[in-house]
Amino acid sequence: METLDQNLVSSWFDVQSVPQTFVHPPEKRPGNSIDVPPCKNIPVVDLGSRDRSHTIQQISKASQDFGFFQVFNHGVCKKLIDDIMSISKEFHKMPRKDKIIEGSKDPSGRCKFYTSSENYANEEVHYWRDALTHPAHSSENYMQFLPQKPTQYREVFKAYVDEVRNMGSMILEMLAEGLGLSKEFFNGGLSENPTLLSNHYPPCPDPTLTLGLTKHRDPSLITILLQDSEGLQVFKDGNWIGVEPISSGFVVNIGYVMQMISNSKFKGADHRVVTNSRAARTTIAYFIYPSNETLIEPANVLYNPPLYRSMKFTEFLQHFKSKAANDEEMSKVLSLSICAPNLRPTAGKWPGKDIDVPLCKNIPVVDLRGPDWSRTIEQISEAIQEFGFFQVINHGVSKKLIDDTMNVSKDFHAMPRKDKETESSKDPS
Ligand SMILES: O=C(O)CCC(=O)C(=O)O
Ligand SMILES: [Fe+2]
Repeated sequence: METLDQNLVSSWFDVQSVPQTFVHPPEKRPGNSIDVPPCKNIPVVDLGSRDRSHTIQQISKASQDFGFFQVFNHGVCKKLIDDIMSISKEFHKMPRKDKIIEGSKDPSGRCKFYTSSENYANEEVHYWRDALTHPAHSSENYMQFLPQKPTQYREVFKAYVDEVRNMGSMILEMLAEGLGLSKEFFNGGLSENPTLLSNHYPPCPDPTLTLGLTKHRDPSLITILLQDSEGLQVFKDGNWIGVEPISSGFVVNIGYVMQMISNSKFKGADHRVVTNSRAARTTIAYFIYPSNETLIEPANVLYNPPLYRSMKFTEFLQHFKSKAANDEEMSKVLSLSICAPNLRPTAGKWPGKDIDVPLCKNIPVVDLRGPDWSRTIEQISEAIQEFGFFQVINHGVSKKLIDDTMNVSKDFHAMPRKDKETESSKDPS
């Protein structure tokens, strides 16, 4: 059996041609779109601006239109950005045995070094990348499970995530405000599980055939990405557009979880990574994830009507793992399954809280065999004028027949679906 050691792209990338197992089918490979022009329209936002409400407007609009924006003046110091980038590059340059040892100290497997994707064994085609991932908590307890080589790794990581966490909170506060939610809305469970991912994409002999990462939408609340060079592309209005690196800036993108909570006001953006033949590319992603038990659902004020059903983050992840490759399938399982989409009332027609209105005691109940016939007629006439509705008792339909009819109807609806279909299609007309 092949080992991780042999499979790492960084161990053998120096080949003349792309191995077959990395060649994507024509409809998925990037072809000439490896060189799409970088998009000048993806908003670049000054997070340090004094005009906070303008900043909120900018990032909200970007989250609606693109699901992507870039930030500068974000509070993470330049030295830390340079240090985390250098230490990640050093990590990926180490001998493969060291990378494997350093990436497997966590017995729970949450710190992991892998190649292509976490699902290598089941992939039809592999991706041109190696990756190191681990929780982005800087707690002393967890430090022991992180790489000790390069020697500065733990120290740099800790300082970096402490600052990125602050930036993440600031962005989440602004996104919450932009959605009309309280500033603290995303604090706690919804953002409790940040995770770091250091991606390394070695140079590739033919970037038109392969991908660093396939088209996907992140399963996060938001993702904050540091990139050292071009390669990230966003799918917008049917075209791939490049996200140009800005010096000491971060790319922020909206993930599925934010899309669900914002009831699709903010859209997760599909993106992918292309490779290049010139130089290795390194990126460091900081994913803000909820804790497993946290409930994900459209926030109340945005119910209009709710497009997604509630689910725990663990359930969401299960769907994501089985359906991630197919956005349409994913949308189906996330959307309100209690109401099939074609049965869901349009805005203004859904009952909301009105499912529990008090029963009306005023709709007249008329005794059809009452002692005073003309009074009965009066009652019915009044009911028709006032309500257009009335109920009748003492009507001459026997109790037994009523019960029997109700019971056979219930029995019919309780039958297996196939039987109901067969039984209700005997009339050729
Ligand atoms: O490396 C990049 O540019 C993007 C990485 C990414 O999309 C991911 O890890 O989810
Ligand atoms: Fe991503």
